[in-house]
Amino acid sequence: MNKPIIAPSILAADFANLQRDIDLINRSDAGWIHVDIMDGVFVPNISFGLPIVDAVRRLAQKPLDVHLMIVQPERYLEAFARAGAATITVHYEACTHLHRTLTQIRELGCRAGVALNPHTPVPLLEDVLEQIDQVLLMSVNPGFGGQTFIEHTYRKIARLKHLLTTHRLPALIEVDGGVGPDNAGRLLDAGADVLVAGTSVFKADDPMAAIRELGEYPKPALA
Ligand SMILES: O=C(CO)[C@H](O)[C@H](O)COP(=O)(O)O
Repeated sequence: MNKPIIAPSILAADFANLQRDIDLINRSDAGWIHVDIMDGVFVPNISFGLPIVDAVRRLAQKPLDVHLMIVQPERYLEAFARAGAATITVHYEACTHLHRTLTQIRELGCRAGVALNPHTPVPLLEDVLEQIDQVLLMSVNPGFGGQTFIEHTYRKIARLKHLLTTHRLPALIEVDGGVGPDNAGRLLDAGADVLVAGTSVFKADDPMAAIRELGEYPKPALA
């Protein structure tokens, strides 16, 4: 059985105690630290920028999974790579030249991710799947933590899993938004490999236990 990768989203952390919350993730079963960058244009919210990513990198003992919810992300790839991103995920909806952008991310030594908004169909990725290390399926409309999970995400995971299996490609499937103990098992059964969780971790009475429990759902080993 493969264990899923749990990626706590620091969007829901206490920014007045960021060092404490990063340290908590360091000591937990989390595989990655999910870092949400919002520009107030692509999404109707602003989170934080490069200096915070650089600070998180200096505190973190786990890879930074950077999710760019920004327009023209290609302008900032080098800066986020330098700030310590292990993965850079850009939005399909924000990229005019997605193939080029993904190639640039890999050339910078990072894993290349593509995020799809809830309304964006999975098959649109078919011609760039070989350039992708992970696909992030948004299971809420991006911009805010604490939203309600959108149910049709299960179908999108299954569709993506089928596409990847058909093409024999190893990209990971990541799900982000409204993820918690009530849906983690079903998401993993559907084919998810990485679970991003903000509210269900940081608003839990015991965030360490919340991370551990999300990661305890067994899923079938890859064929
Ligand atoms: O990308 C995001 C919002 O756009 C967040 O990562 C996502 O919403 C996770 O937060 P929560 O678990 O609270 O839903």
